[in-house]
Amino acid sequence: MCDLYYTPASSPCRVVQMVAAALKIKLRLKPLNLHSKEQLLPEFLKINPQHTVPTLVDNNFALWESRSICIYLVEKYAKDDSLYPKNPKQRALVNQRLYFDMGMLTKRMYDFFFPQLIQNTQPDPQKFKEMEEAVELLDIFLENSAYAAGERLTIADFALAVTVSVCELTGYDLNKYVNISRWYESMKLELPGWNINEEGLNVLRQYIKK
Ligand SMILES: N[C@@H](CCC(=O)N[C@@H](CS)C(=O)NCC(=O)O)C(=O)O
Repeated sequence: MCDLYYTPASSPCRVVQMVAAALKIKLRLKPLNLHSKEQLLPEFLKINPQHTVPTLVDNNFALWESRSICIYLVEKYAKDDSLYPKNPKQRALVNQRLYFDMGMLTKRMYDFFFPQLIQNTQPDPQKFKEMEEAVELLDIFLENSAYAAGERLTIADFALAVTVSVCELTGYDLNKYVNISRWYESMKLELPGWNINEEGLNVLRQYIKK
């Protein structure tokens, strides 16, 4: 059984938990309290010097970065390649969406929202524009396909749907994006482990209220 160091409010942790649920992989959950800086304890730094969650440990093999953990789980444990297709073009598209999620959508969303949530600053119009640009791109990606990377459910859907759920939680109006709205509503019904995401969002909601 794999260990997963995690915290419920963390969106990348929930992506890994949901992909594991889809693959019917049992994870031994190891909660880390980031507020009390448990991720900086020497025992954890030995496992992951970058001190981030999620961190997976599979028989002494430690791996972090949620998207690479999802790829590893599919490649090592899935009965087929449907969530991360072996076909080079299909796989390339999944990779592109994952990099877009990490490097652009999630980054710009956090750059806009986090200062407001954590430091109580006023919304920065430039950062809002940059986040909107990323959301608009996702809407374009979804224009002609049922899923985030083509016509089948892949790990890109898990990653992007969790990111979009955090956008929604922070009050961003997604209704004007017809393609995102259509896809996101179907993801809420289709993604295995969506309840895990909802539980985590509830924890995050409590932080936002504070
Ligand atoms: N790109 C990483 C992000 C990981 C990350 O930054 N996790 C945060 C929680 S959401 C964390 O562990 N923060 C504690 C720290 O960096 O010390 C992933 O997708 O796994």
